Amino acid sequence: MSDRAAAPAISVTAAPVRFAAVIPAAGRGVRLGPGAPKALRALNGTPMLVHAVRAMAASRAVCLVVVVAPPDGAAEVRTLLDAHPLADRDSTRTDVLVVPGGATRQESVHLGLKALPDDITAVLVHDAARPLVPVDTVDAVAAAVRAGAPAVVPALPLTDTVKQVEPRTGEPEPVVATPERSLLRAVQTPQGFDRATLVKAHETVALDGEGATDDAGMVERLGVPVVVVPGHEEAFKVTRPLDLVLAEAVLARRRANDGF
Ligand SMILES: Nc1ccn([C@@H]2O[C@H](COP(=O)(O)OP(=O)(O)OP(=O)(O)O)[C@@H](O)[C@H]2O)c(=O)n1
Ligand SMILES: C[C@](O)(CO)[C@H](O)COP(=O)(O)O
Repeated sequence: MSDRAAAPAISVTAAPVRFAAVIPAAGRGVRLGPGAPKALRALNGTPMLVHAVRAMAASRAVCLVVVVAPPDGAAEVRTLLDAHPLADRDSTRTDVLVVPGGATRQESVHLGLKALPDDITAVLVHDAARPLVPVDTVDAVAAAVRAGAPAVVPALPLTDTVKQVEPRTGEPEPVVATPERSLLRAVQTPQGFDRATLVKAHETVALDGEGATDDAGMVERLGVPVVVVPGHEEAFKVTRPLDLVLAEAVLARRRANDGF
């Protein structure tokens, strides 16, 4: 029997991934038509932004929500959110910060990222304009990031055939190509990222002065791989007036099905 003391057991545990959700909500909603900023418009009596914040806070992965308000509307948004508190089960886990946004979606997300505390290691960027995303979709994106993917997007196959055209105004547009539809996906949010990767992408693109329509597109430009997980038809973006009708119908169906 050895008289040497047993070596102490060394347990190596990876630091837990701490997610924040950044919700860009600073857009005007020009395509929706005249009225309040889109995120503040009501869906079944509750502002779209409140639905979006609740959708993110419903995920057990999320410990902080950063809402990016219209540039001159942060105080109004704070008041609105205080008047619509999270469910008790979510408010114990999740804080909600409000910061002012910028002139473009990209700038607004960048401002949201700058407000993150140091302990946040992963980010979900979610449009306020996608208020009805199911929690299972949020969790699927978070799980893929937690499993090691630096960038994850939820997406659906297309149902329409897509044509590439030479853009023209006021006359028929010549078709240039018909991309293979089975290779295309329509991308939704939340898009999930390792925090350092997303911050680098935003800093790089801001320096380039180049715009991008989604965050994953900026990460792609860094040469970092982006992966797709299944999206959900209820995660559609409220963009035009008909989308409001659809959103209210989805809420009515949820209420009828499970008392949501
Ligand atoms: N300067 C901007 C522009 C957009 N967004 C947000 O980005 C999301 C997706 O944008 P989109 O649906 O295009 O919203 P709007 O820009 O408001 O719409 P539109 O282009 O019709 O004005 C929305 O939640 C919107 O509030 C933002 O935070 N800051
Ligand atoms: C981020 C996005 O919702 C993914 O589909 C989309 O790109 C936003 O685009 P928009 O130009 O703000 O409509």
